[in-house]
Amino acid sequence: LWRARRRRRGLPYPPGPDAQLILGNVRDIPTENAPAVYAEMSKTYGPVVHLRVLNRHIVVLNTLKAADDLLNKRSAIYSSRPSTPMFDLSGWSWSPAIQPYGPYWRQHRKLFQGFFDERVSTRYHDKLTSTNAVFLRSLLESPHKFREHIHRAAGANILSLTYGIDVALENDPWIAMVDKAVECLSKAGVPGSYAVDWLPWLKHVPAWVPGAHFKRQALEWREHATNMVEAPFQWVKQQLASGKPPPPSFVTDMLSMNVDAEDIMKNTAGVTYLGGADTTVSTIAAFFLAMTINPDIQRMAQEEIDRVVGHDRLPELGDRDSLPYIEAIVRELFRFYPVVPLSIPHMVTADDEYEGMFIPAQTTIIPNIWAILRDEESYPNASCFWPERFMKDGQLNPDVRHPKTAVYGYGRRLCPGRFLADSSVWLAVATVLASFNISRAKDHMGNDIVPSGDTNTGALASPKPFPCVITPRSADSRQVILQTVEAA
Ligand code: HEM
Repeated sequence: LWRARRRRRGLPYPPGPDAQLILGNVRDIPTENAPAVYAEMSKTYGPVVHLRVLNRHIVVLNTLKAADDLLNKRSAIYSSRPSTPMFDLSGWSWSPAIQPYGPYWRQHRKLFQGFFDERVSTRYHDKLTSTNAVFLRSLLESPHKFREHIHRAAGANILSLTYGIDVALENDPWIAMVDKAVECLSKAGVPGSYAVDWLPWLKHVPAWVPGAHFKRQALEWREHATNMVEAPFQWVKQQLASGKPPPPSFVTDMLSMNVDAEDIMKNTAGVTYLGGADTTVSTIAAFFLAMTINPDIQRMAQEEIDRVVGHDRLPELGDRDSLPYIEAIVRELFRFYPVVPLSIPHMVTADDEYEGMFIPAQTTIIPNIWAILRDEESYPNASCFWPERFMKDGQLNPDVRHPKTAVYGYGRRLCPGRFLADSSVWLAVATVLASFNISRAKDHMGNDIVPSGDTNTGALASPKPFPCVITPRSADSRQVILQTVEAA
């Protein structure tokens, strides 16, 4: 206590709910709807809210200013990740997304950026375009399975770009394997559900000890985490060794660069599916939801596409600047449905002072992306899905804050897959609007079923299942899709 007081130099922690002596704020940590609960707390305590669980400090940043001041401007000390013993026990310590900040993590980051950076992102646009054409054809064939098709398209892009793996249209074994691993990861990552995350010494308890169920569970999950990072990487190596070189990919690029640490190449490749698949899927699913709820927005978007692109071809990534209303829809999607609403937590590595408040080293820092993107000052009427907020006189309004200032996180951990994500989402949005009408399903009385618009409230926010009807806009639309698939 004496040492802790001396470190604080009389400064208070940021304000927050009263803590119990030993347990701290265990009861205040929300398990449901956490972003909205933290936003509500900030109305009482201010933008920077402090909580404590046992001896772990947590600080939630609810405004862009606080997130920018700390995570961007002081990124030298705000770029690590809190330790997550249950992830480590379950075999995920290979993932660069949870590695502590330092030279080892930096080597992964550099490799990742070399392939997915904005300057080089155009080289995979052809792949995105051909996968997207297949996605549209699947929507023609079985529109009711639209979520499966979105999922397959995101997986196909990532596995192809990363490993050169060509996935099957249905029941692909690679996708099944990585999905199984991601499912285990999401179970291991439910906040607060494993005591070992708060009491890390529990990880030393042997698996046979009664009550150490978490350890036996983690051992079971480990196999899937290892498969995910090993199997596709070894497949590329085997293909190369057998003289049947696989299509060029991130992994073949890395192997040709003679990076001398195989683990770094493997981990960097492995994290692409982890970071990129479900995030992109949830955003595109949110687009279908938004269009089902807002038919007028859909109509205006289709008018823009018809006017600028016409009916003889699909919109392409090169048309992006000429379609401002589509751009506004994409921005509103990212603002309204941030799929990682509390980001991935950061950790500060040195004691810090912010606006007269003390933030101790090892504090977990949670940027509340959802709250930042619902800020009424930047986005009046923020709880309405309204793409027009980004427009002025028929063009994009540069004065309205772009959601990319929050949705991809902050500082040195800023999402490195954001260019791929942005292009994939834009392409799906523009081409689906050009080709299909998304409308409301009817109940047995013939009335419209208006989806509630709810999303799951876990670490990854994806729309809850909802019904909609997807039909081609015309016989020409069908023809254009089939021609594009053929040409791809
Ligand atoms: C809608 C799409 C996406 C959203 C909203 C999103 C959002 C985020 C956020 C909020 C973070 C945490 C950043 C931070 O800690 O400050 C993150 C990290 C990350 N994302 Fe994304 N992401 C998306 C797509 C992708 C894609 C397509 C990839 C891969 C190709 C990817 C790879 C990663 C990786 C590797 C990290 C960890 C970065 C690190 O710890 O250094 N993401 N993403």
